[in-house]
Amino acid sequence: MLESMNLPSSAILTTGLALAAIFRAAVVLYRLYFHPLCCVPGPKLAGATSLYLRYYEVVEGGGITQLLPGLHKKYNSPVIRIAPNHVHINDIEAYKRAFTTKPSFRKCPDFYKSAQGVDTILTTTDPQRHRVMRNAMLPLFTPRDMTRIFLIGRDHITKVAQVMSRQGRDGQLLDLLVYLRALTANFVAGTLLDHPSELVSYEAPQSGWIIAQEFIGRYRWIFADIPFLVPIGLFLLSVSPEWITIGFRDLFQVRTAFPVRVLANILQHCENVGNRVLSTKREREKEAPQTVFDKLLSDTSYKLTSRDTLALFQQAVVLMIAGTASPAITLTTAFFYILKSKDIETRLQDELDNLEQRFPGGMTSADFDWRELHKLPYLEAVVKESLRIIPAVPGLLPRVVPSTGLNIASHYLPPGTRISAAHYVFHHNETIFPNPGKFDPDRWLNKSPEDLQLMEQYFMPFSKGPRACIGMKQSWVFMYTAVVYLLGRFEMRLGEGLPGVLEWVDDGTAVPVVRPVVRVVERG
Ligand code: HEM
Repeated sequence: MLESMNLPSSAILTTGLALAAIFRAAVVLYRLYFHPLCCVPGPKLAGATSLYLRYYEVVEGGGITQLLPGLHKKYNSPVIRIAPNHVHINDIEAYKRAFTTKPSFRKCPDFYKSAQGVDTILTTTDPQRHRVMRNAMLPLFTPRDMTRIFLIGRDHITKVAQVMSRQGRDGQLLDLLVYLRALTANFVAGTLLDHPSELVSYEAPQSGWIIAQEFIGRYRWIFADIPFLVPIGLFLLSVSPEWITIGFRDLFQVRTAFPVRVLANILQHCENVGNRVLSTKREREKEAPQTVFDKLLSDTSYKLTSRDTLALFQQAVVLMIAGTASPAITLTTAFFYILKSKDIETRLQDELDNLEQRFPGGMTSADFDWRELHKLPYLEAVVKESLRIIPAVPGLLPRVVPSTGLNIASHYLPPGTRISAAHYVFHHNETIFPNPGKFDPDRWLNKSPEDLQLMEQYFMPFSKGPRACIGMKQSWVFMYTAVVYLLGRFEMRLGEGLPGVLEWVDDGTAVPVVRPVVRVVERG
């Protein structure tokens, strides 16, 4: 009796498995030989399954980004297939069409679904909704606001330098990126959220906020593939007893530090600012509002009230994430290569000495005007080269081909195709930037206007078009301020044994493989 029942069930199981295998095989065959993208060159495995991309993210760590130039070369094509329905382009005209020509292509919802339910300026895929949010926030980023932004940045840079000076006494090695992340987090919290003090303590800069960001970056594929884990994970992180997370160092640290202290801190801050804005609305209507919250709350088309704390909270967190990692990695890159080359360091120092002579007391004098920072060509070349060689956001930011389709290099990409254009690939184009792996600020200097214009077309660290970085202008001022102040104050030396180039992985933002450590000595 039992045997006769077992037989059919195992037979059902076998048949089920066989059918599933036949179905998968049929899907793979379709993708390889009948799919509209089947003629686009690229690795066969990439055309067959999206596990190809996941493999690089999960097993190799850091994604496919740095392999892309080699793949374009290997397949000798400006368009290659990197997943069944996803192509990568290495063609400036196609880039312009997808990213800058209006209407630009929409952000790919599947990709940004790792932030499911988080409706913010960075993550929304709806152009109308995006325009409303961006217009509401834009007034905070105008050149008129730059003096305030410069002063907040300078104040924080002075503070972090104070702590670095103390903690680096007696030749202690300092992990530069850790301090720079704390600095940029506090800078963004200060400029956009009107956060009065240190959200991340300079005394203990490797805080929960920073660890949480690293965690989200490193494991972002989990959130993208299994989005329902996000709310479950956040819930567990906030309520679970510690034994659940014992053994999971990342989770444990995130749990203890991230939600409890930093999130609560931001949440509380959102509520306070929201209440303040409402209670003093009348008087404040006369003045220019100063925070992202003020901007969103006072914008009638955004339709938000201070009770929508969650929406405010989400915008705040996304701004913090977007604004923290990128300037920090760019500054780390800049310091690494400045300190690696005596020639670069000396030339930069000469330019800064000259500035000091023109403005006794230098950048910290009360009447120093931030516009002076934009008149230092070598400094500009160094920061630009840092953004070029390691674009802070280096990899895939897929868009979706609209109903018009797109023709590129005799291939037709039908509506719905995912299309990516990694900044790293354009920044390492050997024709535009010869010897692209070399850190060479001179490539930006003494160029004809035509050459420079061409280079600028391929230079896109902040992305381009309507979804380009909203914090670009303030980032330039902030990064200049940081380089000028820290190099003016300290004699800096890299720790021994660091490699000649700064290797990195793509965790959404670039993250150095080996952390540059420095010794700092106050200049006499
Ligand atoms: C070196 C500094 C920075 C770099 C290289 C950088 C790079 C980028 C890139 C490539 C994007 C496009 C992302 C996408 O297409 O999904 C972006 C968007 C964005 N960034 Fe930045 N960023 C920097 C600094 C900042 C700062 C300081 C802030 C905030 C204060 C900020 C806020 C944003 C926001 C809100 C967006 C979304 C804009 C939109 O969709 O309208 N970024 N950034």
